[in-house]
Amino acid sequence: MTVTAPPIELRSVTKRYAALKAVDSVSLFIEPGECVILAGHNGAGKSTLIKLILGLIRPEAGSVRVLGETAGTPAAARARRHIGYLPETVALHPSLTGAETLAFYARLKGLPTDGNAALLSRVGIAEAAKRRVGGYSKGMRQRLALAQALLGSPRVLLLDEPTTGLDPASRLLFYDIVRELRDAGAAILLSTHALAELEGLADRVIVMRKGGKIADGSLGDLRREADLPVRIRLTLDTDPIQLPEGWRRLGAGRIELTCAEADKLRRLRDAQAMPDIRDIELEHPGLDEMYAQFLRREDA
Ligand SMILES: Nc1ncnc2c1ncn2[C@@H]1O[C@H](COP(=O)(O)OP(=O)(O)OP(=O)(O)O)[C@@H](O)[C@H]1O
Repeated sequence: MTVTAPPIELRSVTKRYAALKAVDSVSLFIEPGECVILAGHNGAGKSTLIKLILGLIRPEAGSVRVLGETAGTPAAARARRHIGYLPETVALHPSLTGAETLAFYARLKGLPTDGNAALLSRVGIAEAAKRRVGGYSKGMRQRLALAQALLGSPRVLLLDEPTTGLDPASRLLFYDIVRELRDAGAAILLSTHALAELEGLADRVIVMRKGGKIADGSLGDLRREADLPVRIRLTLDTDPIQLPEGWRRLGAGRIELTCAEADKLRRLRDAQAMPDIRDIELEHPGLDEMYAQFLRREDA
């Protein structure tokens, strides 16, 4: 059996800027078809981690391998054509048109340009392809920047706060495109502050704080680890005269219970046995709440 290396493989990586550890002993593995969300306050080390993966900066300790090659080596440079990168701040030349910009990036990557028109259309700026980028809105520039990251159907996609400044329609389009690439087998690392929006896309979430990783797991893993209360809400046909222990009244025929994650199944079974039930709703804490909980624990 051949065991292939994961597309993104970091082992105990540390990057310092003078006395500051911007990334502190981080290990990270991302498999093909996996979309990993990278969360953390400003300055937590997210962009530094992405730059290490790209080989733009070198770690003082640990190893970074991308598509099986050690970052920063000539072999890794050759593998770069299979990596799509959308930086946090995109600098596009204002006097080039959208089509010229994309052709420029395709040539840099040594890729043919015949798929470029379809790519501009996929990101919704086909009609502006012949206009100069200097006249584009911020959202249009971001769409063009995304198009350059998608050139050559990358096997690794690194997206640094990609939805900042995008309107809701553009964000939905963006999520659709990321989902397509993930389903096609790309390994995706996406840093963001818009956690709530990305819950549906995240196979795994990593939370960073002061350069270190303080959480890493699926939404289910993080939910169990955060151990935040879960809410169970019932709609009943008749208003109960007396409420079972722990429940509170929300309004006519609506009652609610807050319980620990570990107690959820038992409480749900009890709830199902109540008379006159019309509906049961279960509300888990969102990713934003879990994120805040991990940081609170670390601060404490
Ligand atoms: N070139 C650099 N020189 C010195 N310090 C740097 C450099 N780049 C980053 N840092 C520092 O490293 C730390 C991590 O920065 P980084 O940009 O990785 O954070 P981030 O999590 O991406 O933040 P944000 O959400 O604000 O983009 C910060 O304290 C930052 O000031």
